[in-house]
Amino acid sequence: MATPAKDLAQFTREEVAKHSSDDDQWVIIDANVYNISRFKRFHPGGLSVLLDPDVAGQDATEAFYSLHRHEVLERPAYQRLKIGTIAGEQSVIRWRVPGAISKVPYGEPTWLTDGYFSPYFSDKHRAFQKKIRQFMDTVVLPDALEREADGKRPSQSVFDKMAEVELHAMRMGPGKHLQGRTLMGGMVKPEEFDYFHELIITQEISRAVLRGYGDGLLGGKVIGLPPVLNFGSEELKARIVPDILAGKKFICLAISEAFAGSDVMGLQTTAVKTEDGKHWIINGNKKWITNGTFADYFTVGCKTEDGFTVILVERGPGIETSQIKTSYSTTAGTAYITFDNVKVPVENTLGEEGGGIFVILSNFNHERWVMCCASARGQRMIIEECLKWTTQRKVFGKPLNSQAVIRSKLAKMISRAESVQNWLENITYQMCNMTYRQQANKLAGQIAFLKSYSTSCGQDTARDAVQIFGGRGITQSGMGQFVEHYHRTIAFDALLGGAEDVLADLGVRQALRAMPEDVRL
Ligand code: HEM
Repeated sequence: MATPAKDLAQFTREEVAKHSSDDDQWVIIDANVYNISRFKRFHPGGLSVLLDPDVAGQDATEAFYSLHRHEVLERPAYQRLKIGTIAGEQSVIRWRVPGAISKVPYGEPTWLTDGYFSPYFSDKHRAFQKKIRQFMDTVVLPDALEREADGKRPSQSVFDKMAEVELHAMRMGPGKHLQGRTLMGGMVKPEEFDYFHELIITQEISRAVLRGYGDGLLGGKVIGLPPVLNFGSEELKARIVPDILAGKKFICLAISEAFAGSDVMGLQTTAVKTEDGKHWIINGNKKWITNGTFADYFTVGCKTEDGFTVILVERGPGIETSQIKTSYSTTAGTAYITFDNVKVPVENTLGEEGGGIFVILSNFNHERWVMCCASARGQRMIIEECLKWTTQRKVFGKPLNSQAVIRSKLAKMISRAESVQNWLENITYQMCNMTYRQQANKLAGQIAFLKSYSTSCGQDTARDAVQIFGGRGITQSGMGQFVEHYHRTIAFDALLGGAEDVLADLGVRQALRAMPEDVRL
């Protein structure tokens, strides 16, 4: 995505300086020469700044990068302004080279940073990460930018390309569903695929795209399909899973409602058996359901005679879905869903009747862990933005990072992101060595703590980043656009999968339950 090389004229700095009159004006930015004679009247930042004697005919690199993202120069409308380069000089700004590793300190976790080591990631993981990043940068990112702008769900062509390399299947983590599949062109064998591979995929998605599109990219499937894979009958799985993993059909998790969110046992959607016992009749509503507007299948938590039961519902008569407008874009397809006497075969029950709480709680672990992966990466992305901004932005004649208060905020941000990532990697290692059931028993507390901790770190980082960016941190375009987006949407992380305080308390309650009886101070 860097500016394509083409045969451009070469100029000396002296030649450029001659073009500094009101009607003939050139400017140098990063060793490239721009003719802004006509453009200056249309310049969104105004005319006067371009007529300044330090700008007209001069090298305005520093002034330009303290006010614009490099992306501005890549826009086709502005690329036309480029008429040449400075003889004997090279551009130094590298921008979004697909697949490239960031050289900004803390822009990558240590396992991806040159000269550091990791007990968890192998060279095979590194090669896999490279392929995934290239895929995200070249296939997903262009669509993400367009869909964020028009609010539609991610394009089918992206889902199809993801299916070609089995990304839909890999996002479900290790397991039987990978058997017989060629993962990422065969670079990982299904039996070698572990939770670190899945962590890589999740983190690369959150790095590449904005929050709404990220969830639109079948976040609903990541949380809605596991109950089917883990608790569905073989017949049900054979019927619906292949099309979902091929990106042809969509599924979402429908638990929270207008009546209850974190309070799962307080849900009011009911499922009542028909007299012949062959069907459920479902009535109620579900709210804030990611991908719900375009889902074909709904993994629904219902109140039943014996307690709480999870049922797979297929879109059909009696189901209405409508878009909820939230703080992020509508690409995520966040839905309000109503079920009005919806008839579902009992064979669609997931797990035991009345045993839904185990289905949901064990699912929550994986769901929350995925959210921790995304949260850790989101914070890192904001740190990279802040490090770049505070270096290129000058205040009182010096870079912003020469201010101790700014460095203090950076210190806290970096420490938070590093601690979240390191804890996450440890938990991921535990997951790699435990069965699904062991994870449910042993890691529920750990994951709840990490989710609560990482999203509260994210909220602190969002607040600090806005302070660092000032007015730009609350402006939807320009230098602070990612900080603004992060700050506006950070509450999603802190709410989805369980609110922060509820999760922290869950962690403590799990610990108290495991207190041995024979210990005393
Ligand atoms: C090829 C050269 C340039 C192009 C294509 C360009 C384009 C733009 C665009 C698109 C914006 C809107 C904000 C954004 O989208 O980021 C903008 C804002 C602005 N530009 Fe330029 N610009 C150029 C050079 C310059 C130079 C040399 C200066 C001089 C210091 C300048 C000063 C400003 C200012 C002050 C703003 C308003 C920034 C803000 O609202 O924070 N621009 N420019």
